[in-house]
Amino acid sequence: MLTFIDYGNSKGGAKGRIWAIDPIDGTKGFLRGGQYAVCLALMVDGDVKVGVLGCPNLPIDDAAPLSGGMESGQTDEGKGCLFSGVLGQGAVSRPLTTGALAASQKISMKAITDIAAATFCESVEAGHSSHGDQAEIAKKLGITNPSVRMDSQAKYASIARGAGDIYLRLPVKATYQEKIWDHAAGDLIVREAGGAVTDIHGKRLDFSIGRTLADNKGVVAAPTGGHAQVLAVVQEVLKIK
Ligand SMILES: Nc1ncnc2c1ncn2[C@@H]1O[C@H](COP(=O)(O)OS(=O)(=O)O)[C@@H](OP(=O)(O)O)[C@H]1O
Ligand SMILES: [Mg+2]
Repeated sequence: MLTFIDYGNSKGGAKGRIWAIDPIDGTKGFLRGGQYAVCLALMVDGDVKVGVLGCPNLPIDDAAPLSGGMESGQTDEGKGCLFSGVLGQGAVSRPLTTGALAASQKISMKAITDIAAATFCESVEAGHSSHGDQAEIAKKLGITNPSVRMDSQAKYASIARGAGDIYLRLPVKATYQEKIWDHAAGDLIVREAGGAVTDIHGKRLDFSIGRTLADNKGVVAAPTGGHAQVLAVVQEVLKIK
């Protein structure tokens, strides 16, 4: 198995079929019994065509309340969800099973009618996304719901199923380049569920450059109808324009 993983030495890029895999995304979440994800994406000529997120600690029910960890007393019953998206064909969720693939159901983001009633998903680690900037953005948008902190691409999956509304990843270090395997599947699943995903400059995430998102900074993921409003406040707080 380890030898097989070591074959994963592609430089990425804009040509050919490339699989991006993150066997355990949100390693710290995995270790602390919170959220983590097994992530897979197929890119063809730099464009993500298929994205899959296995989230063993998310509830099966798309309508279940958003929560960062496993609640005390929670058992394996009722949790474990597999999300997938195919470019142009929408996004679905299905229970994770040990047997045959379970039946899927279509997922979609919640349309934003009142941004002040929205809920943010954010990283647990303040070193991965600035909690201070996030709090200021929430205040300016009039959002009073506490942000739900969870590790891994489970954040993308959660907003895609309408359990949360907005996912921001706000750069802490100017030099950090996001890795394609940390975003490819989630980016497609959110877009196929009716969301818009850009960086803090409003550019689509560009998976065609190599192993990192070298041309992007941060992530702003929100329902299509509310994305421009969220991005404007992100840029105001980060003093981008
Ligand atoms: N400085 C910095 N800035 C941004 N991102 C970073 C940084 N350092 C690491 N990483 C990557 O973050 C991945 C985990 O992302 P999460 O959103 O789960 O972060 S958090 O733990 O919830 O805060 C994590 O993925 P995994 O290693 O698979 O857990 C890292 O690739
Ligand atoms: Mg990762």
